[in-house]
Amino acid sequence: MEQGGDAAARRMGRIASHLRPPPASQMEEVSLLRGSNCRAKGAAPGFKVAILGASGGIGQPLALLMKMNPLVSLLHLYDVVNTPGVTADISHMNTGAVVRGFLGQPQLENALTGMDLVIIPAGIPRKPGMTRDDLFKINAGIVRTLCEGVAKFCPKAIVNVISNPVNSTVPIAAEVFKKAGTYDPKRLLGVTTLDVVRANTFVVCTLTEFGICIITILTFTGTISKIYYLLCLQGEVLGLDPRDVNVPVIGGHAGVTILPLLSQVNPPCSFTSEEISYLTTHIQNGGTEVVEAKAGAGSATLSMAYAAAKFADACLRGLHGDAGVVECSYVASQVTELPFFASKVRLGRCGIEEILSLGPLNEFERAGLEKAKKELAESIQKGVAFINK
Ligand SMILES: NC(=O)C1=CN([C@@H]2O[C@H](COP(=O)(O)OP(=O)(O)OC[C@H]3O[C@@H](n4cnc5c(N)ncnc54)[C@H](O)[C@@H]3O)[C@@H](O)[C@H]2O)C=CC1
Ligand SMILES: O=C([O-])CC(=O)C(=O)O
Repeated sequence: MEQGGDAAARRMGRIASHLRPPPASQMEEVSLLRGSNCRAKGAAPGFKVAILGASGGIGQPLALLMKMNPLVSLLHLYDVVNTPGVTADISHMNTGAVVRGFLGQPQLENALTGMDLVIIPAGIPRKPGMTRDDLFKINAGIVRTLCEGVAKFCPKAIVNVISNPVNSTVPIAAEVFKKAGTYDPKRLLGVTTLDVVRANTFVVCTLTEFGICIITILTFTGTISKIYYLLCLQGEVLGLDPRDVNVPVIGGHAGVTILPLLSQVNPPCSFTSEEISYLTTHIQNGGTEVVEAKAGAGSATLSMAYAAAKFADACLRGLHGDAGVVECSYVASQVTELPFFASKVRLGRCGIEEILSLGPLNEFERAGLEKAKKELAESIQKGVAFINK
């Protein structure tokens, strides 16, 4: 009769065999891919992703969402606190990705080695009354240290920078990589997806409010065409799913640098000038609204984890070779005279494959762009100077 312990050990052996490295022939393919700048066509999905700052308010739900992503085969969770607990917790999820935890600077090398995508939400969040730039003093140093690690241990990885102030931390990362001789602008992306996520949500809310308002008016006036309008509103306005709406948001990720292009909403929508002004302010202040509502307990974490997971998924789909993957991101850019700017980018096997043009802007958006560029120029310069001082 088999001992219980032996049976358990055999079962564990069977499970462990699934976790063993691939055979030598496959290993060779993997290392060849890693040595090249781009993913080979037809390469099997199964990317290696590291989250730096994985124990934080964004890091934890982001780890959960990345563990659920079928494109991820290995998930490394790195932080200076609490990663053993977060890793144990996440690792019990019965999804494909294998999870490993890494704690503190001495383990940064192992956390980063071999990674395809590194997501950085490490750093302090705002409290009420602070601007994102007030975080610079602490977060600039954190981003520098982590990017020095990336340059050393996974120089070919795609890097998603979440830590604020993004308008400065992305230029900081670029300068670190330049100093290390590993800079590839196609692989460094500031995460501005939350601005797009908010814009899509707020636009649908505004259209729905507009729809309810029309219904109310029609109900009172009792016109014969009421039923027709109701049908239109039900189908075309009230039925809009925010996931089917796309508002390009350009510029950067702070205050007036967040510039939604409401003239380019897809599917096309028209707004009154009051709605445009209200929506623009609402989108620009979305982060501050959350900071105030949390009253000292941090900034957006759950919606940010959703946005970061959405953006990371787009980067992985690009690496995988999917066609037509387009997201807004804050990147090294020539669409304006500034060295960094957020706009639509097409993602592919090498990271950013194309930076799309801004398209036609109306007068309101052109004025917004001028304000955004003024503030962005200062934030970029501050980041560059931090590394070169
Ligand atoms: N790009 C965007 O749209 C958004 C950016 N953010 C920013 O993301 C950052 C993180 O926010 P939360 O997760 O809410 O903060 P949090 O304080 O909850 O978590 C930050 C985590 O970073 C870790 N950390 C600190 N120094 C580290 C280091 N040297 N190496 C590794 N980990 C380190 C901390 O231990 C903590 O677990 C903030 O700077 C915040 O402003 C927040 C929301 C949206
Ligand atoms: O507002 C903050 O400090 C966090 C953030 O970037 C956002 O929620 O957009």
